[in-house]
Amino acid sequence: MNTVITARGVTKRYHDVSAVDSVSFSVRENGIYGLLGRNGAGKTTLMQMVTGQLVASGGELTVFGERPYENAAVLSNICFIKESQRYPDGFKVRHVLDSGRILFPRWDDQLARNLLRDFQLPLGRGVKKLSRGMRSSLGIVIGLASRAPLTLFDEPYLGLDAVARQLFYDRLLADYSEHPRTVLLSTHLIDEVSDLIEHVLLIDRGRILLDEEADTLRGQVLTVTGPSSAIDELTLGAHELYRERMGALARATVRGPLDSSERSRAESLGLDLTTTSLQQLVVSITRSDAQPKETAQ
Ligand SMILES: Nc1ncnc2c1ncn2[C@@H]1O[C@H](COP(=O)(O)OP(=O)(O)OP(=O)(O)O)[C@@H](O)[C@H]1O
Repeated sequence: MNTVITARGVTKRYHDVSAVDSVSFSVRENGIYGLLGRNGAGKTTLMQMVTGQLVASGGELTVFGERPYENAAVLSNICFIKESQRYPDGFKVRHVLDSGRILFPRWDDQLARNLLRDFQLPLGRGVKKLSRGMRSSLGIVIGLASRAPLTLFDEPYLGLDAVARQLFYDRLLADYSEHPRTVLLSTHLIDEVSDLIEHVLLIDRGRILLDEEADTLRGQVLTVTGPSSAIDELTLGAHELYRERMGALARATVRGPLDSSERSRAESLGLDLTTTSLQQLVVSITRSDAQPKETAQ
């Protein structure tokens, strides 16, 4: 399986801020990756380095096997959709499509036109006259119709209503299944994308905290709640991801599955076991008072 992005110890510093702090991960060809994390976690900075808009302060970053910065061959395979996209004055929706045709070698004009219809975007409307949500829809149309081998969506749906967001997920999945490519999607709407993404990269304060197949996380992460001492007795060992303490009580986030004897032991110790959603997992790992189990003692 080919690797599209390889990061080894990649860092981006702004004076005293490490926006991205020595991260190492890889992104394989043909997968939908969710880049999750709180505000200021480093998601946009990471995407800007991958797309050659920023140079790393340290480490080694390759995209399609080469460094992306000022590398036309690499950049021609990338489409980066971000909320802050600017267009020239007087640009209409049709001009944005014209640019897509020129910029992206695999551009599909028919798909773009179908998506414009789905999202109810008029070809002749000036981009500056589009509503906030309509501008987001336009970004989504470009991102999907580009069919770029590596497509990055950085929180692509500011102002988009629930119907339009669902349309985005549906169209992305449908087109991806016919034309597999690598998609990196940053979002705060974790519940909404939890069935869509195949792999989770969770970044917090510039560091990768979770780099896991979504299937491994879906339904297999459990929350164990009860007296701290009982959780200690359960000796979860390597299963335990995080623990929060609330006086004598604690809540441990646990990577399952637990076998039947572990489950019945948890019950006999008076512990409560519930399945953890991806969103709950992300919240519990990245809450500012959450501590990794190694330091939670
Ligand atoms: N040009 C810059 N100069 C100084 N600090 C910066 C700059 N760009 C980003 N940062 C800092 O780097 C950190 C990461 O920012 P980044 O925009 O990558 O976060 P993010 O995960 O995309 O956040 P959000 O979800 O809010 O968009 C933040 O602390 C931010 O203040």
